[in-house]
Amino acid sequence: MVMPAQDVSAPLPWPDSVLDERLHTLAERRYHHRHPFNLRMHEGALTRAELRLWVLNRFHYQRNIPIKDALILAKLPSRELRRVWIRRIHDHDGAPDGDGSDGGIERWLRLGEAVGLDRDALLSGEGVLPGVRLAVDGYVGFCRTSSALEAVASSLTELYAPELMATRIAAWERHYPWVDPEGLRYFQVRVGQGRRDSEEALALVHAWARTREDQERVLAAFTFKCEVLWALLDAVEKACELSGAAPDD
Ligand SMILES: O=C(O)c1cc(C(=O)O)c2c(n1)C(=O)C(=O)c1cc(C(=O)O)[nH]c1-2
Repeated sequence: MVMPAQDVSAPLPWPDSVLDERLHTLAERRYHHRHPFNLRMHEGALTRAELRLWVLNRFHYQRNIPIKDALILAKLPSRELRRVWIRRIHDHDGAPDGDGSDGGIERWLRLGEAVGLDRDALLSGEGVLPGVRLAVDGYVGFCRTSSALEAVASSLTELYAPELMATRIAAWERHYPWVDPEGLRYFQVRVGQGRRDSEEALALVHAWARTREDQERVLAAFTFKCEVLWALLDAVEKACELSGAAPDD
C-alpha cells in the first residue's frame, strides 16, 4: 500500500492553551478597549452629541450581527450545530414566536431613545459614517466568503466584550447621568450572552483547528475582527474631531 507523503517540515499544532494565549496577547494590543474613543468614553470626556454619534453608528453594527450569523449558520454542517447557532439570531432579532421586543436590536433602539435619538432616525440609517459602513460591510463579507472556522473565529473578540461592557456600564452611570438607566439594559443583558457565545465559539475553534495552518487562520480572523472594531471607532472619532462639539452641548 502506498502511504500518503507526510510533510515532516510542517509545524505541529499548538496545544489549545497556546492558541488561547496568542489570542489573548493579540486582544491586549488590538481589541477596541484600547481605542482612544473608548478611553474618552470611560473617563467621561464625551459630549452628548459624541455619545449619540457612537450609539447611532454602533446600531449599524448591531443590525448586521444577525445577518452575519445567518451566513455562518448556512456553513454549519450539522443540525446540532445549527440549533445552537440559531439562538444568536433570536438573541438579536427576538424569539421566533414574539414581536422582537425581547431582542438586542430592540434594546439598542431603547438605548438610542435613552440618549435622545428617535428610533426612526436609527432605523433610517441616516448619519451612518462611510467608514462605519465599510467596516461593518467588511465583517459581513468576511463571514460570507471565509470558512466556517474563520467566520466563527472572527466572533471570538466577544471573549473580551463582557469586561469592556461592565466598564462601560459603570462609566455611563458615573459620568453620563443624563442617560436614562433603562438604556443600559442592552449591555446588562449582553454581558451574559457574550460570555456564553464566546465560550461556545472557542470550543468550536478548539475542535476544528487541527493543524498549525488552521490555527494561524484563526489568529488572522481574530486580528481582522479587531481591525473592524477599531476602524469603526476611528471613523466615529474622526467625525467628533471634525464637528468640534462644545463640551456641554
Ligand atoms: O460593545 C462592544 O464592545 C461589543 C463588542 C463585540 C465584539 O467584541 O465583537 C460585540 C458586541 N459588543 C455586541 O454587542 C454583540 O452583540 C456582538 C456580537 C459579536 C459577534 O462578532 O458575533 N460581537 C459583538
